[in-house]
Amino acid sequence: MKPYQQIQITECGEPLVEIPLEKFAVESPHPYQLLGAPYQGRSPYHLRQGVLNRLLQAQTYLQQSHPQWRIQIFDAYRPIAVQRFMVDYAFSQVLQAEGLTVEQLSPDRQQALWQQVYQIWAIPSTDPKTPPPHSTGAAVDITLVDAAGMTVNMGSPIDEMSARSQPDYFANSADPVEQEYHERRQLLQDIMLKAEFTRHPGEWWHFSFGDQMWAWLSDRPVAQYGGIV
Ligand SMILES: C[C@@H](N)C(=O)N[C@H](C)C(=O)O
Ligand SMILES: [Zn+2]
Repeated sequence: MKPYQQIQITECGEPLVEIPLEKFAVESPHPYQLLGAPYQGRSPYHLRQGVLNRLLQAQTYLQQSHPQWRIQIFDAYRPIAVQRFMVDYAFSQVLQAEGLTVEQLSPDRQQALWQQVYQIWAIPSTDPKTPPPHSTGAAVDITLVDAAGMTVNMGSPIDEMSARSQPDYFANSADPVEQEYHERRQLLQDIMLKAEFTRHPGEWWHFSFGDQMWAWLSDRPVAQYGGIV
């Protein structure tokens, strides 16, 4: 169990609402739908009302210093079945990168590879006390798009299972290009923190408001959003 999963949840009952996609940039086609993830008629473009309000606020903050830049939504609401699908997909990617099949792995090696997956992916838990963050409608994976409509290079792609996903990976680099990656990650963090989100300590793109991870990272005893099945 991860430490944030011990946080108590008092569900506030706020609805999951549709994200007005015309107000943001959007990664299209949706990356997990493209992989065949089982959405079963549901859309990833939903968030809790209070989370959506804050995301719009974050974009307003962005545009105060960077007019015409926009937040680009990579992923938002994720049904648990999709979380399970993505975790299994990530495991298959790790195997492929190693040129291995599951049958070739000792139990210890298998466990080590699963740990690698769970470094960046949440457990697809069906226990209402430990919902995956995106299944609460409180978490969002995002990047930035500049005034020309180009996705801003943050130094590594979203969902990469490597050290480069750590938000401060480029912080001490002497390379000017890498310094710029760090400044852009900082800009993303600044606008989101100003809008009351917290950032995942191991992922530059993952932010949430009101879920267990947010409560844990901001030293609050209770989360207000539980899982939505
Ligand atoms: C891997 C990334 N897309 C992500 O969302 N990670 C968090 C921790 C999650 O799975 O909830
Ligand atoms: Zn995420």
